[in-house]
Amino acid sequence: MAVRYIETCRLPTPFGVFEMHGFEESDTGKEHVALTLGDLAGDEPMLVRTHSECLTGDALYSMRCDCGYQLEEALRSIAREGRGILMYLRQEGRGIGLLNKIRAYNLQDHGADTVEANERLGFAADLRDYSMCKDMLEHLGIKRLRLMTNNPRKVKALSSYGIEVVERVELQVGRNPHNEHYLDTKQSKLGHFLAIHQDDDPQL
Ligand SMILES: Nc1nc2c(ncn2[C@@H]2O[C@H](COP(=O)(O)OP(=O)(O)OP(=O)(O)O)[C@@H](O)[C@H]2O)c(=O)[nH]1
Ligand SMILES: [Zn+2]
Repeated sequence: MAVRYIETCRLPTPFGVFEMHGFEESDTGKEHVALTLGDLAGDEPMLVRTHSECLTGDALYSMRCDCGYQLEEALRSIAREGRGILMYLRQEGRGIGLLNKIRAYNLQDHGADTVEANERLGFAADLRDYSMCKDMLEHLGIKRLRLMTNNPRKVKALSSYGIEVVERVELQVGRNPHNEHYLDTKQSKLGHFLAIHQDDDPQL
């Protein structure tokens, strides 16, 4: 998805004072942001998080998933290094949107897992496309990075756009009784690098 840069502002947070860069998808008008911290110039690859929107987890403290915990940990890690980028991508519900995610959660309340629920609603398990990251990173002048994720699809997608992912940095936080089954399903059905296989995972 091609995006164009719109504007930048300061964004003070409890973790540090970031700059927020706004982008707009040319075809859909969908809005994405990149939060940056520190000096982006230089060859040393910096920490980058590509975070998909999760209103329930990121803003409403939901414990059904790990999103809110990951968002906080990613910002904290970037602040600790004094340098890095968090791209907040408006792909709610792995691309199905908020209301369909509520439908999917309802099916999960009645026994489906996260993948089955999507499929019962007529969606693929994961509809996300990461091509907006290419333009966003290009705008910021980033060609090499260390990607904070447990999701192999994100690594593959960025690599396919010619971005060099020199390291995958795991981001395992927030496991709790309400999201255990969800995380286990991400591992078994979506191929995420998570707890059980952690030790024999190459870190790319
Ligand atoms: N359809 C659907 N989407 C969900 C469900 N739970 C969480 N999500 C969405 O899944 C996405 C999770 O995005 P990310 O935090 O980028 O996580 P990820 O792709 O699992 O990979 P990581 O980088 O390892 O976190 C968000 O868009 C959430 O809204 C669910 O049960 N069903
Ligand atoms: Zn979530």
